Amino acid sequence: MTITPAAQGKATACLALADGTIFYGQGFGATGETVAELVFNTAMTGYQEIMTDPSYAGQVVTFTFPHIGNTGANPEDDEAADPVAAGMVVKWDPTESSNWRAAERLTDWLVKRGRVGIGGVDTRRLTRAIRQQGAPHVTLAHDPDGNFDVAGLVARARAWSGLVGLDLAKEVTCAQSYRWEETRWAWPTGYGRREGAGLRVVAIDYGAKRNILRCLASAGCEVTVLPATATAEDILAHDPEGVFLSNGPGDPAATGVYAVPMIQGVLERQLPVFGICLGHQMLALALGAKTIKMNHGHHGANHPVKELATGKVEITSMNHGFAVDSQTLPEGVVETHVSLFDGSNCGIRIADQPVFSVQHHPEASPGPQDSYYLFERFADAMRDRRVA
Ligand SMILES: NC(=O)CC[C@H](N)C(=O)O
Repeated sequence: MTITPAAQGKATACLALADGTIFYGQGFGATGETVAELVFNTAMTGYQEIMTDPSYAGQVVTFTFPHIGNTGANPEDDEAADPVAAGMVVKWDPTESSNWRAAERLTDWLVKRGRVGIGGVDTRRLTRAIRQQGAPHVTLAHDPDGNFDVAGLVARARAWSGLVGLDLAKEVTCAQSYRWEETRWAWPTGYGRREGAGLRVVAIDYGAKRNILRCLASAGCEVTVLPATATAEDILAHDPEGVFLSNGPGDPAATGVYAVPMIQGVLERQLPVFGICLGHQMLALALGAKTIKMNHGHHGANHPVKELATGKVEITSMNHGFAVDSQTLPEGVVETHVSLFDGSNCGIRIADQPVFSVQHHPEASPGPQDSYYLFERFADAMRDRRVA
């Protein structure tokens, strides 16, 4: 079923921006209201992975792809136990699912997980507004009776202090350590588990996507996951051959308060370190660089990134609203990757050590698989140390 934008009188959902702009539409998913930052994601597939990516905590996602819901939802594609994105904004009402993997309708899946959605929104107009003004604070409300106190919705969006300064990693991290065993169900040609004993890796969970852990396991790692607040001593007690720093939500500077001393402690041991997204930002902060809030961030599955050493361009999956300021990289830290959209930093490494990180998502989920080589690079760095 397709729907047209709802007039105020018929609306069952309302999206109120802090600047007073109001979008009416049809509500779906859970009823209620949520206050969050609004971002747009341009991926054409993978809405379930996007909604369950813990890095979206505190954010409502506008999907620029208009047909959302047609593949339903299934138990395998969750990137975390629950959706962590606060809500979704789509152009059309979610369609009936039509896919052999669908176990339930997206709408029912959202109801069970307590997430609100609004359909019938002019997402092109909304996306243009986000690009121009930056990611706004919004209140998204779903009420089947259509009773909206619009002034109240706007006031609550305005009153919200936003993501800057918020440490959300501690909200979405695991409660205790665990072993991760599952591998990827498919691995791009030319990659795969190598022979020999597994590489002992400690992965710090700032809100880790499951497919990252699968990729590490598929590259030959025996992964022990530790909570975000683990100290260097906690990590070293596992006698790791390498340390992985995961993606995660919120302001890197806020999470850095406890992550930076831990990483500095790990770096003293000269262990291979690999970070993705928030993990990249944590490593940069630990090395003395600074992070900045972007205007509207990068959220999609078609972002070109150049590896400076080779000149090769990777098409990547992205989801970040903060970035490492490459002007602040200290001596001895090399910029390895840049975004070809806006030149922002997408990767660093320590010049003479196997310590590196990237802003984009080599595990994709959803997105292209061009950057998987980074998992192999991390595994190779650990294997090289065994041989040396
Ligand atoms: N995907 C991530 O790890 C996001 C990192 C950070 N929260 C940002 O928005 O930039």
